[in-house]
Amino acid sequence: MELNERKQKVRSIMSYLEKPDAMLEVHFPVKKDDGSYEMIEGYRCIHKSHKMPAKGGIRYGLGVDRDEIFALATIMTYKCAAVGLPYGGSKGGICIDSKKYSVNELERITRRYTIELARKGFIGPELDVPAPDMATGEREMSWMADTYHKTFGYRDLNAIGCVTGKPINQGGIHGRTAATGRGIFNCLDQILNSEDFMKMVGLTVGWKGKTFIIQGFGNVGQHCMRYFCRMGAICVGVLEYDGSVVNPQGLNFDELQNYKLTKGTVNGFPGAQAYKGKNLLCEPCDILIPAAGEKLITKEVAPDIKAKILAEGANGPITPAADKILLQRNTLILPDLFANSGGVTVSYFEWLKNINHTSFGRLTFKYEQDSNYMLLKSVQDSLEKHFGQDGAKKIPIVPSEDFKKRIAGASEKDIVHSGLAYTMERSAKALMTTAKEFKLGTDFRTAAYVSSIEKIFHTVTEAGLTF
Ligand SMILES: NC(=O)C1=CN([C@@H]2O[C@H](COP(=O)(O)OP(=O)(O)OC[C@H]3O[C@@H](n4cnc5c(N)ncnc54)[C@H](OP(=O)(O)O)[C@@H]3O)[C@@H](O)[C@H]2O)C=CC1
Ligand SMILES: O=C(O)CCC(=O)C(=O)O
Repeated sequence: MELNERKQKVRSIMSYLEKPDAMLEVHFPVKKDDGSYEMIEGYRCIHKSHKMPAKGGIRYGLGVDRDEIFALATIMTYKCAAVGLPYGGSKGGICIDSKKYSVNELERITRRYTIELARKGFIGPELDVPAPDMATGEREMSWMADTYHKTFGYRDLNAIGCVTGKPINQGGIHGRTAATGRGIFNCLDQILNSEDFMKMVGLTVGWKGKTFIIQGFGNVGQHCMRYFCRMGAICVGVLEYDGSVVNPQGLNFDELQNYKLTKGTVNGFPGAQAYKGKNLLCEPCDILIPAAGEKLITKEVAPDIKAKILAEGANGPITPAADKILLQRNTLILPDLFANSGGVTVSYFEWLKNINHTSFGRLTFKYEQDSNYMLLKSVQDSLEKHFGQDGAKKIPIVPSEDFKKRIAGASEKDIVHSGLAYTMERSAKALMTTAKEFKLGTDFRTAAYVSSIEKIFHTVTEAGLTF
């Protein structure tokens, strides 16, 4: 292809990526528990459907509007490409403060929103597949799956795959709830063990003794903390919407999680001190994890951030101006489209499970277990043949502790964890290679976009952009 022709093609595909494929705005009434009615505003954006279905979460929050949902759907397109998932990108949301509604009201809102999506072709296992995001979880996904299944999807064998992040009993998969945090751990693990990149930011290799601060102690923040602490890292501070806690010796994960679960806040946690400083984001630590909302790291705070590594648990937590400042200061930022892709990766596994109509490992579990015992017996028999029964007893065949754990074959959880680790490790390695190839230094955001756009470019070029 000639240079001019190539330039023209790149320009067309870039302008194709700029606009959403489809944007839905709905308004519907909901009956409140006191008998009054309230109009509810909801959105769903399919940014790109170059691969089908489109995939992306549903959030509830007062910040939800057309622009926010469009921006988040765009990130989903690049995120799915970054980790090689065969999906387009989408996102949805309802503009409510979920804490102000009863469970019954939330159920009515969620079910009606699902009907609106279905009526307009914005939900379905082959079209567009929502999942949890801020202020939504298994409960909401269960209501959505049930509503779709019992109405529009009642003749569709795959209907249950219309959303992911469902409870296990409703077709969910082991490991989805923790997947985003676990994925952040998997990708950081690769980066922290890269001598080249650690040298670039002036840190030692490995987890042990690394300090970290988390913003947002919800689904993503909590699971990050759990996995990081398990590796010997020390959580010195947690920032929440309504207050922050610190402990230079390290916060205890189980105690903090239990406290938040029972009290609904981290304030007053006995294993920590209340933070009294100016901004906990700017306190000394090695790793900072924004896991709350968008645009919370601004150009005002960026110059004072001391962390050497920032992993975006949240989508879009750093404003472009802050991003520039942090890059100039050589901070290594693991961008959302890569760092928090563990959630959608395990959603993909759940969707595969749903359309396969069986759980991972079910067909092979017993076969694997029997084969492993047969292998041990065969070694024992060979020894007996060679040394005789008494001689063989001197070399008993005893499985190691690690092998013992695996002897019974891989459970669904094992398969999910290993599939997630493989996906994150592969993507991290590709990203480090791209960053080196294009001499991007610590600019992993550009590296991630380069890698995603290349993939989308090839798909769209091969398929053809128009009819
Ligand atoms: N869940 C998932 O699988 C995925 C989530 N993400 C992204 O991760 C981020 C967090 O999502 P998730 O953990 O699911 O959401 P949750 O609703 O479970 O948690 C968000 C947490 O952040 C707190 N919070 C909100 N605003 C602020 C603030 N300004 N400062 C400090 N804390 C704040 C909330 O407190 P409070 O409850 O008091 O409001 C809550 O504890 C979002 O950007 C989301 O898009 C990305 C990929 C997948
Ligand atoms: O699990 C999914 O499908 C999407 C999760 C999500 O919304 C996200 O990664 O931002």
